[in-house]
Amino acid sequence: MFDPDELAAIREAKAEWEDQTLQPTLDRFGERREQFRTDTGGQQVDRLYTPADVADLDYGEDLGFPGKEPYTRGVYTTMYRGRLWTMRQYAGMGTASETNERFNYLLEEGQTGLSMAFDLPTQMGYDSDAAMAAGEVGKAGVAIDSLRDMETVFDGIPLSDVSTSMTINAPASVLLAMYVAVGDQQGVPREELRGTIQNDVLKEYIARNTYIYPPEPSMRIVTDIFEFAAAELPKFNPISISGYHVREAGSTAAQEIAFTLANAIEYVETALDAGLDVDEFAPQLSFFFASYNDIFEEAAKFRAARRLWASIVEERFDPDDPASKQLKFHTQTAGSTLTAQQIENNVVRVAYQALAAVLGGTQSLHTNGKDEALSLPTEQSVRTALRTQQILAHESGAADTIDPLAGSYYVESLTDDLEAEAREIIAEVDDRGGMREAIESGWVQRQIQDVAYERQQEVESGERIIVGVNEFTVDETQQDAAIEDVSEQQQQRQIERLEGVREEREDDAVASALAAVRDAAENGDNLMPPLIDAVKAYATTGEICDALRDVFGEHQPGT
Ligand SMILES: CC(C)(COP(=O)(O)OP(=O)(O)OC[C@H]1O[C@@H](n2cnc3c(N)ncnc32)[C@H](O)[C@@H]1OP(=O)(O)O)[C@@H](O)C(=O)NCCC(=O)NCCSC(=O)CCC(=O)O
Repeated sequence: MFDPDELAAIREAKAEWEDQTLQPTLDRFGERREQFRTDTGGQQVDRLYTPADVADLDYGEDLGFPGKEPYTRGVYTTMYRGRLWTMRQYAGMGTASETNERFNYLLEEGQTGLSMAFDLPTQMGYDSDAAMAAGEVGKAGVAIDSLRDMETVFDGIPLSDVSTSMTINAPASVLLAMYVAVGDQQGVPREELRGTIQNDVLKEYIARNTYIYPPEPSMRIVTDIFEFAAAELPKFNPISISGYHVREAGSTAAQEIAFTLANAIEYVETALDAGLDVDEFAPQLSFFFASYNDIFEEAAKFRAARRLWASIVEERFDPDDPASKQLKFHTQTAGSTLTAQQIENNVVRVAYQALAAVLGGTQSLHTNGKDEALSLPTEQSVRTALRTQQILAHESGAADTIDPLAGSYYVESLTDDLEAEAREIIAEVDDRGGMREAIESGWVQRQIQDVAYERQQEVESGERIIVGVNEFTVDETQQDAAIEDVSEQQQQRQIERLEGVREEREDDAVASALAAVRDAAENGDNLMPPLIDAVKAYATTGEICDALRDVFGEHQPGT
């Protein structure tokens, strides 16, 4: 991008500055640290960046224009000048009616998309009255036992008007079937349904652990969903390939990109092996990343991920449709950076992290409530979290020009470094036989654990400062956070509701619908049509997942 003579002059001037100006200053004052690194410790941070650090940057090839390959500057032509990112707060609590209330509250307060959190039993494919569910019903998310609960969650919310994300993985096909069934009831054409299911089982084996079936049938279910979405739900994203949990497990930013894109490669290859065409489903793939405190590293990470995915799809899958190369992503501010100490500080952390996500061109954003490290967020903290996004959108100016950090010598250099490092990690995954092999051998998990361990050591030694935790502490004998929890009575109410559904429905219809699910699982037919029939007969989440457990078995860790 720079004239070679100009670059030579800059290098020379820098050497002179270092010698005549910098050195005497260093002799007198020194610097705060011997070495500076990015937040994850992955990249070295130099004292000063100049055009010489981005001498190899080719504007057309490496940056280009928004809405054009390699999409470094954003996937949409006008980005936030045309439409702001979707403000999508992750929520779900207790019973379906409480979640319905929270959703309505958020929409009234100006949220622009919905995001459903499910309780652990639902995520593991158990009904609320299962022994495994005891004590967990409605905690950290809503319990969805049957279509009846899903109807209640969306009571008075037309699915034609919102897009909904559902953080559900192993039973994703069942919850998607319920969403489609609610849409059918509301008379919304399937091709108008908008939303995303997480459906990213590979990262469950790496980090999040809500898997049910072994990897092979799990991948088959994912592919069935891709195929069904391509045919019937063209505006629905059938997967949210998630780096968030990889990062929260302690990875570096480069590992977050690499393992996420390596998982994505695995999903695409599996779908191609099943006979799908890349352009049929790749434009609807979506991604999900975390945003941490290091604003520049995070913004660079998002830019690098977009550029890398565009080139991976081009090199490996040779699509005709440029949309197959667009990396669209949701961001959540990093839960693990929230501290139980001085919780007000979390509002500030979340604001910086949200800024980084927007500077990096996110399509959708969740900002954490300040009290999420302690409990379910209260209504007041949820509002402040949403207001953080609204202030960013309407007051900060960050949304008014496209990709404002482009051309920063530092950010471009970081973008390059992160992309190069992620590319190397993906090459290593390839050498190990692909992501499924690399996960099954435990290699991926070990790579992440090593980094997480180092970080913990740094916190314990005080080398890494966490404000309010190992520095700038105050005596907080009294915790003044309002804490919300789910009561025994709420859990009991959910179980009674489930019993009511079991009494009202037609048992024969349920039995034959479950038999059809089993048949499709056994003979390889797409699972989605019989799943939709089963949820419409009010077969429960647990019953359907049990039918699939019968056919597919359960994953045993370490096998
Ligand atoms: C693709 C994304 C990332 C975003 O989808 P959205 O619908 O919000 O946005 P979008 O598709 O980018 O944009 C919506 C529509 O506006 C259009 N559009 C956007 N910007 C535009 C512009 N500048 N000009 C013209 N059109 C534009 C798009 O083309 C699209 O229309 P068309 O469709 O007509 O083209 C999706 O997957 C998503 O919302 N994901 C959310 C995932 C999530 O919330 N996960 C929660 C995980 S929580 C979690 O896991 C917590 C931890 C745990 O529990 O473990």
